[in-house]
Amino acid sequence: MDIVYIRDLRVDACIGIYDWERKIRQQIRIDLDMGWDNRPAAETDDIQYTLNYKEAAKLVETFVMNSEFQLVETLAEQIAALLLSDMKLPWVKVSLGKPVAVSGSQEVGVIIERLAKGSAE
Ligand SMILES: Nc1nc2c(c(=O)[nH]1)N=C([C@H](O)[C@@H](O)CO)CN2
Repeated sequence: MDIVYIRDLRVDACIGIYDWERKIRQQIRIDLDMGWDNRPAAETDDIQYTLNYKEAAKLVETFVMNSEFQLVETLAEQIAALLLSDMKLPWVKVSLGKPVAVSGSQEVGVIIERLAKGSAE
């Protein structure tokens, strides 16, 4: 399977378990690896056969901006489900980090991989 990727997408959101986190917006950093067959696009040189990374980035940005989850696990899961359904992906890997959550660290977060229902393991 080929991959279309987006690196270092930064979006501000309300996320966290602590009271102070519920009152602010903090930066979320997202890397996306999205499974796709790139051959039809390469053979035709036509955008309609691509997984359009600009559309995928906008979809995720809008969703994250308007989200209010407590856990990074929940937000990552919801992003994966959104991309699998709306962009019709067979597979997605979502890496989601909070750069300023833990002092002394560069970033903390989660990495998940999800398959669309019916896609082979
Ligand atoms: N596995 C997780 N651990 C923690 C989370 C989380 O979402 N998943 N969240 C927090 C706090 O919100 C933290 O980011 C504030 O510094 C702590 N641990």
